[in-house]
Amino acid sequence: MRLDYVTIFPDFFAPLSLSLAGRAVESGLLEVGVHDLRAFTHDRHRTVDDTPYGGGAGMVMRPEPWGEALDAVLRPGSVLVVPTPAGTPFTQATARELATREHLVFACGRYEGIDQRVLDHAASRDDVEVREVSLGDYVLNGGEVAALAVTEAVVRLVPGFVGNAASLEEESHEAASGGLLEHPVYTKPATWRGLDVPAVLRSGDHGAIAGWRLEQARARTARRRPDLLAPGQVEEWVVAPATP
Ligand SMILES: CN1CCN(Cc2ccc(Cn3ccc4ccc(-c5n[nH]c(N)c5C#N)cc43)cc2)CC1
Repeated sequence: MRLDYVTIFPDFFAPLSLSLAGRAVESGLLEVGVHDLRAFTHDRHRTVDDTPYGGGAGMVMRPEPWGEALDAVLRPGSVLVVPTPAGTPFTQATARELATREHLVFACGRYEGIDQRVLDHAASRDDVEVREVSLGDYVLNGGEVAALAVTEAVVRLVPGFVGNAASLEEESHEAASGGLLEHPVYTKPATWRGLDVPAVLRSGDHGAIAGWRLEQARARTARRRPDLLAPGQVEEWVVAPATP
């Protein structure tokens, strides 16, 4: 898989060489390219923004530099991933879809966003897919943080990337977890600052442990994410004893 990022803040993506993605780059599992949008401007001030047609606050990113940048980076089969507050919610299902693609190009906007014609032009190509995604209902200052989050969610699903693939199965928001949030986890010491690990987890009774974990996952989900459950399930599971 190759990942390309177009941004006015190329240093934002330096951490990619440090994190899990860094090892994947070394192993050849991943190729990464970072492109400074200003390199595709031609005026003395390397201007990337201008005032919005129709008025309104803030500035909009000019189409010309974006057009040249994407012409240079996109290729047949690319998926152009555009983080935006107006995007479709980015979910684990979206991450799984993107993890099957060979080339992701992240268009990291700033200001009030990118001139819509840039996205429309890319979408008019019959060999490129455009995915406008949102991380959630809160406001960021640009697309870079979202691009890093999407990158991590996607790359960890690429076969061979995570050492223990089994650990991916039981995670929250994966089908194998039954759509439940993860249960609480514990490790040594058995007592820490007067707080004990639940005795069942040290019982060696694997059936009881599985039952406890399911009960905890259900209680946690009922309390924190009732939207993931059917109405009847919330009332039934919210009462289960749960860690805070
Ligand atoms: C008057 N109002 C009219 C509506 N605007 C909306 C608006 C427009 C741009 C920006 C800043 N920005 C620029 C590029 C960019 C990409 C992603 C995100 C982003 N934010 N939150 C997510 N989950 C994101 C993701 N993914 C934000 C971005 C912030 C807010 C505000 C002013």
